[in-house]
Amino acid sequence: MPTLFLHSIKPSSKTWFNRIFTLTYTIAISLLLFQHTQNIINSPSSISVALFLADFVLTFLWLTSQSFHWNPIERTVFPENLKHVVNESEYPALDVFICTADPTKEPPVGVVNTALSVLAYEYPTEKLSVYVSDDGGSEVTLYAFMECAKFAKSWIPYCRKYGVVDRAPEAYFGMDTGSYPETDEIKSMYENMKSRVEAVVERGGLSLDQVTEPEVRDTFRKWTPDFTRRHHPTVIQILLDNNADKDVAGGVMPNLIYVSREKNNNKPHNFKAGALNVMLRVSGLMTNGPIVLVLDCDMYSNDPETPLRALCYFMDPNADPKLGFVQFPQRFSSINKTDIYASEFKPETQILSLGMDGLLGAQFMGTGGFFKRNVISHESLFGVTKGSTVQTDLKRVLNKDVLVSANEVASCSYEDSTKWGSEIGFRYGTITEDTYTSFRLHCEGWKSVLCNPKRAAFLGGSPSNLNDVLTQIKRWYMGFLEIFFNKYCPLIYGVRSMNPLQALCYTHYTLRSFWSIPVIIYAFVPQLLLINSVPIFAKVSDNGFFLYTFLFLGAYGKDFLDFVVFAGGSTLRWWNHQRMWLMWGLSSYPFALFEWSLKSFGLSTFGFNVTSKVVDEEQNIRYEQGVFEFGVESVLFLPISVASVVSLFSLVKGVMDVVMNGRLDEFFVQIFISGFVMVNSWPLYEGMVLRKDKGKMPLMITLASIATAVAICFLSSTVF
Ligand SMILES: O=c1ccn([C@@H]2O[C@H](COP(=O)(O)OP(=O)(O)O[C@H]3O[C@H](CO)[C@@H](O)[C@H](O)[C@H]3O)[C@@H](O)[C@H]2O)c(=O)[nH]1
Ligand SMILES: [Mn+2]
Repeated sequence: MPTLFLHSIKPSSKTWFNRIFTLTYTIAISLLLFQHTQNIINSPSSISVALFLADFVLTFLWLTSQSFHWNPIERTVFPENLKHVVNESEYPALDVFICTADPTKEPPVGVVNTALSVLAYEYPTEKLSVYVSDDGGSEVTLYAFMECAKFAKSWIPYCRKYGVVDRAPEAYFGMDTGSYPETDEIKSMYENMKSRVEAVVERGGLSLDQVTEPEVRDTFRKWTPDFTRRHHPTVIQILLDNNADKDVAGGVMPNLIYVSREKNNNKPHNFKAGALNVMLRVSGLMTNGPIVLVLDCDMYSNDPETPLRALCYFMDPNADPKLGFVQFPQRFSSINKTDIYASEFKPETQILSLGMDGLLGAQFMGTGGFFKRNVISHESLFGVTKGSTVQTDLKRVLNKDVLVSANEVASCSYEDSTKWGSEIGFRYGTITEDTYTSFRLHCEGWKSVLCNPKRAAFLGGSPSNLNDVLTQIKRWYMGFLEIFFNKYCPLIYGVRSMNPLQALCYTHYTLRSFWSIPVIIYAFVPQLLLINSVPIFAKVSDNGFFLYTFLFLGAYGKDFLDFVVFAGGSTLRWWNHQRMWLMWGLSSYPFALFEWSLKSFGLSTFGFNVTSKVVDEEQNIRYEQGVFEFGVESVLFLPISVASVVSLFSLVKGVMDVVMNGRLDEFFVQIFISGFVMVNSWPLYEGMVLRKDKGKMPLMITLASIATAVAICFLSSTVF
């Protein structure tokens, strides 16, 4: 019998091109930095220092980012071979964790859809368990999951019988899927369930007589009047039990378990990482699947065979014993055609991740990661710390004793003086627990794999207004700073503990908020000097001009090649991505640095601001049309709109200088930069003056921006 491969790996065809580019570009940058140094020595001024600083930060972040481009690889899996290599009876049990945190921002119907899509996985049902972690401590979410459990009994056999691929009902019924004898009936069951859940959501609670099962009524009694989201006892409810529940066709059902861990006002709960660690322990007691899959509540399965793809790595007889997790890149379902907010995160999820995969492996992206349980939670340690025996019997009855222990391990004080969060489980100390956890695992010598099938394994939602987008990015980059300025700094500790190139990848990500320095300098300094008729760059006729042109075109050209030519993105999406980079650079990044500094000086604390998954119909129509959504008076908009106004002023002034004094040669670069910012600012001008709809820039922000821009321009004339 010929050897059947479960997966293959090949170096990316662009490796050599990348390396040659890196070397050439490095030479050009060195020349530039040399020029800057000479300038500072020959004519020291705040301007020459600022320009040096901007290019120095750009250089540092560019250099660290080259580690992503050094050895990118491409992998393929052959799930069709799996059954010939491993007997289905040997498949490991799979525990899926779905995190939700707030029923008002994360509609329970959406969470239920995610759960249904994985409950219906093409995987031996008796080996599948789904745990819902509800950090919102919401009876509405529990109610939604009772409904989910009932509906699943019809949904799972239906999907299996007809080989449905889209197993999230909302996605399935939202498209033209053809029709089978049961389709109409199932559809109306789904619609009814959805409206019952939505009615309860609307009312913000339910009355006990909506619940018929006596056992579940007892659970709901836990929601006493002093039960709040931040202070409440543990609630665990087994909604589907593999040993007892049968679907409408008589088949076994997967386990479905609702868990809302104990919360106490006076105890840090460590956000999502804390929730996931509770899930690791509760599931460890109940089903103890050797493989765990982590999902965000909005990341539904888009391919029922995804676990088999992950098994192609885990079950490979020649698998690397150090393999810790398999990551499926985040992909998104509701992005508009040109992706105006760059929500696809194409560079991170589809370009840079291939580069890390060629080193030690992709980073964990918070969702879509299949972990080996013993790698993430060190079972032996778990047993040792609390003396509880971890059982490996998969067919365990979910009995009363197990429930008592489960309540114990979900309590706030359980982790006191244990290594949970520091050495075991998902790691604490940052709000971007995903990157940090994989960084620590890579430091410990574990490896990971990126599984990037053509058809997305999971699809999630993304924010559909600019304020949410900027806030989300700000949160990530605050979390990244927490990772960098920490005992396990990627640049100091990381470089010593793992492949240094991989550590530089983490360094790059965690320091990206410093991009705000060059972006802010280039968005204001050349413009303000143009307004004051001070040339600061090489003349078009100088040699230095050629260097600037090469660096600019090289950077943008390489980015374009990676995004459009190699990764198959559209030109408009590429353009919008570079535009968002400027906006992040003016807003999310500096605010991340600022708020992180406040926190470091003990002046404030920050939490995990959950991204809203609620779809506002009116807003959505504008989003679909590719129109920017401002709408709220957010200070995050201010630096962007101020920059857009300053560039407008400076361009006008620059053109006047050219027309009246013929100074094109010396002002060309500054005029070009102002023009470039203006072209990128088009949505802002529209939002500030041309639009009348609800999503336009609020008048307050517009006026404040214009006033600030005017003030800055006047001030600059006193300085220069
Ligand atoms: O205290 C908390 C806060 C959040 N969550 C859950 O965490 C997930 C991610 O939250 P979301 O608001 O959607 O944040 P995003 O910025 O979209 O999340 C990205 O970034 C996070 C790290 O900042 C990762 O955890 C996520 O997986 C990744 O998708 C959601 O399912 C939440 O319900 C909790 O369970 N408990
Ligand atoms: Mn999210």
